[in-house]
This record gives sequence, C-alpha cells and structure tokens, in this order.
Amino acid sequence: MHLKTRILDSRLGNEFPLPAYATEGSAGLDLRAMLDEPLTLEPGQTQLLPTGLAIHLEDAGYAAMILPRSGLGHKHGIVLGNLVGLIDSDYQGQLMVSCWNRGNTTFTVEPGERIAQLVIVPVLQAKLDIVDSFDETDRGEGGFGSSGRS
Ligand SMILES: O=c1ccn([C@H]2C[C@H](O)[C@@H](COP(=O)(O)OP(=O)(O)OP(=O)(O)O)O2)c(=O)[nH]1
Ligand SMILES: [Mg+2]
Repeated sequence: MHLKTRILDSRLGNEFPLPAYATEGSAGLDLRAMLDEPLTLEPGQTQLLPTGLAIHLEDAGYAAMILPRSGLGHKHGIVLGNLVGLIDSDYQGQLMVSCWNRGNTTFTVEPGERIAQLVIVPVLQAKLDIVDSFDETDRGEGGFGSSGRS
C-alpha cells in the first residue's frame, strides 16, 4: 500500500534514515526518537517522545499500531506507557511514542534511536445490531480461565 507521510524533522532522511522495512518480510517500520539531546529515563518514568513523522492512512479500513521493540522491552524494560499505540486512519498529527522505563535501571534514549515500531493493520468498523439475546454457544458466558489451566 501507499502511505502519505510528512517528515516533520529534517534530520530524518539525512542524519537519520527514514523508516524502512528492514527485510522483505518485516512487519514493522522502526520509529526514531527525534530528540535534541539524550534523554534519561529513570526506572518507572514515562515520557512522550516525538518521531518527526506524520502519516495519514485516509482509509477507515486501516489503522496503525505502535508496538515496542522486543530487544528494548526484554533487555532494558523500555516499553510503551500505553502498552500499544493505536493510530486512527484520520489522524494527521505527529506520531508520538509514550516511552516507559518499566525496568530497574536508568536508560538513556539517544537522539535518533529506534524506540518503537509501526505496524499497519486492516480494520473492520462494525455496525452494532442491538439484540435481546444471542444464539447459544458451547462457551456461553464462560471466560477468564473458565476452561482450566492445562
Ligand atoms: O501511541 C500513540 C497513540 C495515539 N497517538 C495519536 C494517534 C491517534 O489517532 C490519536 C488518538 O489516540 P487514542 O484514540 O488512542 O487516544 P485517546 O486518549 O482516545 O485520545 P482522543 O480523544 O484524541 O481519541 O493519538 C499517537 O501518536 N501515539
Ligand atoms: Mg480515542
């Protein structure tokens, strides 16, 4: 697909590469922290970081999700303050990343560092048909471990 993208920080495409799929099979485009100086995140701290990019998906049949990078999340505890970021198809503002240090050690984000990834996903907008009851299923209202653990 084609994605209308605005570059809001001129260092992107010059000093720092534009987002690109790293391999033919990559699902995510890495997003960079467009900081002016290194940012220290103490354990437990969360900061909203600019990416220098805006996208306009235009089509309600798509959304984008901002997801953590597995290496940063697993090794350094750097994940997202909102766990997952959901980008609406009509959003035109700068993509922002809520960066949360859920770990026990201080982490410094360097300017231009890849801090999260953007994944484009298909979306169905549902029309709600209001009913009084549902056709019976085996599960019914059972959930949250109702089927046991093993
Ligand atoms: O990690 C994120 C999450 C959201 N957004 C932007 C794009 C999205 O379309 C918009 C609104 O996000 P969401 O609907 O999740 O937030 P909200 O708290 O419901 O705000 P709003 O009232 O603006 O919808 O904020 C980001 O830039 N980064
Ligand atoms: Mg919202």
